[in-house]
Amino acid sequence: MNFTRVNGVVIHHEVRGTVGKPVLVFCNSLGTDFRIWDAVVGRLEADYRIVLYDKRGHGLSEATPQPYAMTDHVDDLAALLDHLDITGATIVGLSVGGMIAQGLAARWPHLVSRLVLCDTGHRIGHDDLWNSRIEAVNTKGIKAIADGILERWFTPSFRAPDNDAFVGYTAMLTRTTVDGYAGTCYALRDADLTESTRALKLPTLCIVGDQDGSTPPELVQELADLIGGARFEIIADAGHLPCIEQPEATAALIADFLRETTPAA
Ligand SMILES: O=C(O)CC1=CCC(=O)O1
Repeated sequence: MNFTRVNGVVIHHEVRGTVGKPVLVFCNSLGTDFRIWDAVVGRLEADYRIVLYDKRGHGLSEATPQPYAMTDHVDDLAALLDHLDITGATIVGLSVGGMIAQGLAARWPHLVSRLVLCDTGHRIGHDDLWNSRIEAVNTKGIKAIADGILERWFTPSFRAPDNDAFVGYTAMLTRTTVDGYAGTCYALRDADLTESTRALKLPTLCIVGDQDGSTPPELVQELADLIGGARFEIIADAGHLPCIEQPEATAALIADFLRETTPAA
């Protein structure tokens, strides 16, 4: 467990995997922490160096007061990678984590060699959606809006009350700090990455669960179409978090993409 102050905020992070191998950096979504990647990372750590971190206001990272901007999240990650002396990494980002990945590649291109964009978009939602979520979280708490979020996150069979993992990920969501959650909703409300993402020129894989209720396949296809040469893949029987519902398929798509885009030695 590591805690480091970077860009003015204490960030919880962990480095695992195999020393000397190419670096994969994992970036989590709204209302989650880096444990959502556990089952995917377990399948990749023999061949890669792995960096996991909790974005500000999430997991064990510090919750600075809301609101946040997308550039706050982007610059936190840039400062963490500087601290770890990492450049040219593959960034694997889910949802807002995928927007942070796109922003990092645009703003700090020397830090990023490839992108894996999971269940994300160049713009997610719209002003009214985020404004009403900010208002609800600040006045009633995350528990009050959790059911609707969980319906978009997970397929009906995963949401069975006797599924222990469903109970656990519900706790992860509802224990997110209000500042971290609402602060990141502001960042999502205000971020439209269409033009900066259209200018990206690096190997990119876009992945989405077939039943994603937050960033549906059409949105992720649109994102892939913006980035020249990007690959687009749909994962069956998954909602917004295929890394949890279908870790084997998710890891296999990432591993294939990394093999295909690694230059011959
Ligand atoms: O909460 C949701 O609906 C899903 C989501 C949107 C952005 C993000 O990171 O998660």
